Amino acid sequence: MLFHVRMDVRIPHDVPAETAARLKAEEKARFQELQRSGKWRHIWRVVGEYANYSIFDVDSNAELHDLLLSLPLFPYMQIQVQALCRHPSSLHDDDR
Ligand SMILES: O=C(O)C[C@H]1C=CC(=O)O1
Repeated sequence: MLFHVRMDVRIPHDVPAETAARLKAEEKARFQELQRSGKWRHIWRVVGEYANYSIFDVDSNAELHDLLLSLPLFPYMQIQVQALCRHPSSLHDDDR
């Protein structure tokens, strides 16, 4: 199942710089682990914002939910999820 996800990161100013740096490093490691697994298929930075658009490929709504909750920056993210399915005119077999 494919999902389009927007993540806006909002780390409060009172979070110590070292804590923010550690969370960002942990987030990067978790992201790369999920990217290697094939579950986090794509990511793009939103120009001019601390935000990304991503495509996830997971087995269920519950798996995506658990995966998002597992992100170290989750407490500081606003997340919007849209479920996707193959467009009937698409030429690409991997669009599902
Ligand atoms: O930078 C972000 O948009 C937040 C998050 C997503 C991947 C990652 O490494 O950090």
